[in-house]
Amino acid sequence: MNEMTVKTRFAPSPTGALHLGNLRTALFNALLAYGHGGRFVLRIEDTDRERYSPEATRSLMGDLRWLGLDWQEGPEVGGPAPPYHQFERGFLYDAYYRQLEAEGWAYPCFCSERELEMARRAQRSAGQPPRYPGTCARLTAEEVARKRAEGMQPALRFRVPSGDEVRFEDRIHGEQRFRTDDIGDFIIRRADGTAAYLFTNAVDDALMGITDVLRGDDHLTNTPRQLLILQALGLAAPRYGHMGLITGNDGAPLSKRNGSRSVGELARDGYLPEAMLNYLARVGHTCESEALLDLAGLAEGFDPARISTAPSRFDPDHLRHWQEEAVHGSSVRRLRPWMGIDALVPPGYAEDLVNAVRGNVRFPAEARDWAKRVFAGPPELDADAEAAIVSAGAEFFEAAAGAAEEGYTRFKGLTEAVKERTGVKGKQLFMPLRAALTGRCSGPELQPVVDLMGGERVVERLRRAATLAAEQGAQGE
Ligand SMILES: Nc1ncnc2c1ncn2[C@@H]1O[C@H](COP(=O)(O)OP(=O)(O)OP(=O)(O)O)[C@@H](O)[C@H]1O
Repeated sequence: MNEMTVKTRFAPSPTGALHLGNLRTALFNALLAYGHGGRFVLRIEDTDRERYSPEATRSLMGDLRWLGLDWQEGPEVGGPAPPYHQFERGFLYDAYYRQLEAEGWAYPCFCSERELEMARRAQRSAGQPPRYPGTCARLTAEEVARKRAEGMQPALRFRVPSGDEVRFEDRIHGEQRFRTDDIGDFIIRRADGTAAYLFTNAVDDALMGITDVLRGDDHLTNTPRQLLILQALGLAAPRYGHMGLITGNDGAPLSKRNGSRSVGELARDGYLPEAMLNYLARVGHTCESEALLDLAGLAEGFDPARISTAPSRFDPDHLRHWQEEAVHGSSVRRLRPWMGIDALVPPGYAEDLVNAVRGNVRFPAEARDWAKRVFAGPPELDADAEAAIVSAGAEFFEAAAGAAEEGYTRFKGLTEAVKERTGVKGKQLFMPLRAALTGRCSGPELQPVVDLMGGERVVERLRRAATLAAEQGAQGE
């Protein structure tokens, strides 16, 4: 038997920048397709013209490409079910609206927002859930014609069958059952003629041959409505899986509307694509491997059965851990432009600097700080560094500066000379030298950093430390 090709999709509304919540949805759908030799479709759900932004469309496609989440069907690449911008698909929907109306599955609704609000209020005060009361469900053809003749523009409502149940197997939550009596007749085309989300999203999945949909829990209650539409139209439904959302520290889901950091902002801070992907592949999903994986590896280790139903909190430390792994796993060739250090480093030294600091930096700004500490004038001393210098004392730094002035400026020669002249060794030797030379008490391995610095800088910094220790020592007496 020929197994059906897995076809998944990411269907964002381009109303703002991609955040880690919707990016994880894109990633999981892409991994499901890639892992099964299937196809990943991108469909831009841009029917909400008030919130639509062409810039958001461009930037989300740029983000997906930057992350390597290439789509095999969609905008700019084409495919068998164009167009891939939903706003351009209106001509396709008309036939399905006509079919639903002709078969009695949909009816025009002339209720005004005020009338609907009054009905909702009455239901609430009677302790009932607000639902469309069916006012227009039984209008006769004459009544409809009269209202139209009066110039009233109707919405189109789907007629939900009464006394029934919609069941489906959610691949994450298990069996789901919804009583149709709890679902009011819902709008599938607004009075202004625009297609409603529930309708376009379901119909497009069917027309594009989508076999599997992984999406956020925020859509779980949409699914029975969408299944009713597809059933009425005789269209195939995909398998659905609804995942717990990613929340921020306040417990609210990450969202375009609440200022969640965008993928673009994280990229501008220097987060590498594989850091984001490796982090997200493990948010609400158990990934057996703890290694940094490429997309093929992540796809191999991806299993929708291991997706959690519970919401997951965004954990910046966890993301930074994967950033560290990604930096460690990158080549010098790639890290050099990422760090942006060339203008801060004398010609010919850039690659050595990358190698010297890469083990200790997670972001370009940190790398540039080290480039300045090594190659610019004597670096500013932080409080710990100043304390370490003062505690080592003027005598120690007189010996160190003297040795450097005699030409012991390479790390090995310098430390041996200072050790011999002062009798100090181990941490007591290295910490004050590190503080004086780099302005900090922690950082990359000292030897390559000192050897890159060059003799003049070493002398200058040790002299400065000797003066400081003498001044502070004198004050302390
Ligand atoms: N915080 C989140 N965590 C996980 N998935 C999310 C989150 N927010 C949105 N999604 C999912 O991302 C997918 C694409 O959503 P879409 O681009 O339409 O954003 P949205 O639902 O409009 O979000 P927003 O509230 O940010 O506007 C959907 O499957 C949705 O369930």
